[in-house]
Amino acid sequence: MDENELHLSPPKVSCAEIVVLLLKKGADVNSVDRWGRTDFSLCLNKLISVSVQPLSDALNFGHEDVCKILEAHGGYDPLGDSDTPCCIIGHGEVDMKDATLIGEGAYGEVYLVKWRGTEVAAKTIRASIASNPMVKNAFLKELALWQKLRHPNIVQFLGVLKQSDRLIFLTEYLRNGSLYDQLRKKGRLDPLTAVAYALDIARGMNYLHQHKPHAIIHRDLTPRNVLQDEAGHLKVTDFGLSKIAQQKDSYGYKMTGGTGSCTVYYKLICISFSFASQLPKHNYMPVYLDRYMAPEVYRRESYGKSVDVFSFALIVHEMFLGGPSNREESAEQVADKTAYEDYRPHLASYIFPEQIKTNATLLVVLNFSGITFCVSRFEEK
Ligand SMILES: Nc1ncnc2c1ncn2[C@@H]1O[C@H](COP(=O)(O)OP(=O)(O)OP(=O)(O)O)[C@@H](O)[C@H]1O
Repeated sequence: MDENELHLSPPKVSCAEIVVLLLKKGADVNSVDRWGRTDFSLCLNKLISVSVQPLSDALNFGHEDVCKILEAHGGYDPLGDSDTPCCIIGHGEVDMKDATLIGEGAYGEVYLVKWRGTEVAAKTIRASIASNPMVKNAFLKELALWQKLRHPNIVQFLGVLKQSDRLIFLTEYLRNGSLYDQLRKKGRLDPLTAVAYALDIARGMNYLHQHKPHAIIHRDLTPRNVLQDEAGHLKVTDFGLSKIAQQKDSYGYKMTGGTGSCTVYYKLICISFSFASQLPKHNYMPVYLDRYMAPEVYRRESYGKSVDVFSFALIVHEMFLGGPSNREESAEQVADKTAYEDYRPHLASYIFPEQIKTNATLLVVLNFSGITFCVSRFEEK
C-alpha cells in the first residue's frame, strides 16, 4: 500500500485530506499525526503506522503537503530547535578495538572506551536499525537535542563517532551501573536512600519537562535508564530514544514483552512535577511494553508529561518495595490490567516506610528542590 494513502473502504483518502478533516472537527494540531490519526481515528489503527510528534514525523517522512497543513494550523516540531548537527568525533579518537563490553540493550551494545584520556561509554546502534536512512536521521535529531542538555541528573551526551558502517555515540560513563542492577542486587532500599534517589531522578526529569520551547517527554523511564555515578548520584539517560524503537516496528521488528523487571503503583504515592492535565498532549504508540508504561500510553490515548510521572512513581514504589509485587505476570499482562482494569500494585503499610508516612520534612525537602510534589494519602490495607 502506498504509505500516502489509506484504503478506507472505499474510496481512497489521502493523509492530507484526513488531516484537514480532523482539524475541521477540532482535533488538536499537535495530536494529529501524518496519517491523520487522532484519538477519534483509532479505528484506523490497524492500517496505519504510528508516530510521535505529528510535524516532526511528517517532516521526517517527507510529507510536504501534511507539513504545510500542520504548520498553518500552529503545529510544532519539538525537534525543530535541534537543527544544530550532532558533535562529530573523529573515529581516530576512539579505538573501538580496545573497547570493553559493559552491557547490551534493545538498540545495541554499550562499551567502555577511552576518549581524550577519559573513560566514556560508547553506545552502538544495531546496523539493522541504523542502516535505514530515515531511522538514522530521526536518531541523529534526537541525539542533537540531547547534546544541548546540561544537568547534573541527566547523563551527558558527548558526540557521535564518525564511522561509516555503524552508528555509535559517546556519553559520560557512569561507573556504578543502572538502578535496575542495584535493585536486583540489593532489593529494598533504605528510606533515606530511596528519597535521595527519587530526588535525583525527579530533578533530572523536571529539567527535561521544563525544556524550552517544548517539554521533553522521556516516555521510557525505567530503572534501566537511570544510572549511578561514583559519588552515588543518579542520572537519567536515553530519553527520546524510545521513538527509534517505534520506528523499528514500522520496519517489522519484533514487539517484545519488555524487559522491565518491576511493577508498581500509581494511586498510593502520586508524585507530580506539574499539573498533568494542563500539559500538551501527544500521541505515542509504544513498541516495547513494560511495566512502567502509563495506562494512557498503553491505551493509545493522547498523553503528556504525566506518563513520565507514572513511571517515576512506579520506580519510587519499587525502591521501597525492593522488587515487583507480581513478578509472575508478564509485562503485557500487567500493562493490560493497569490500563483496562484500573489495576494498581499494592503497597502494604508495613512496607511503606514509617518515616515517609509521618515525616513532614520530606515534603519540605521536596518542595525545596523546586519540584511540585504531592504525596497522596497512603492507602492502608
Ligand atoms: N553511560 C553509561 N555508563 C555506564 N554504563 C552504561 C551506560 N549506558 C548504559 N550502560 C550499561 O549498559 C547496559 C545496557 O544499556 P542500554 O541503554 O543499551 O540498554 P538498557 O537501558 O539496559 O535496555 P533498553 O535498551 O531496553 O532500554 C545498561 O544496563 C547499563 O548497565
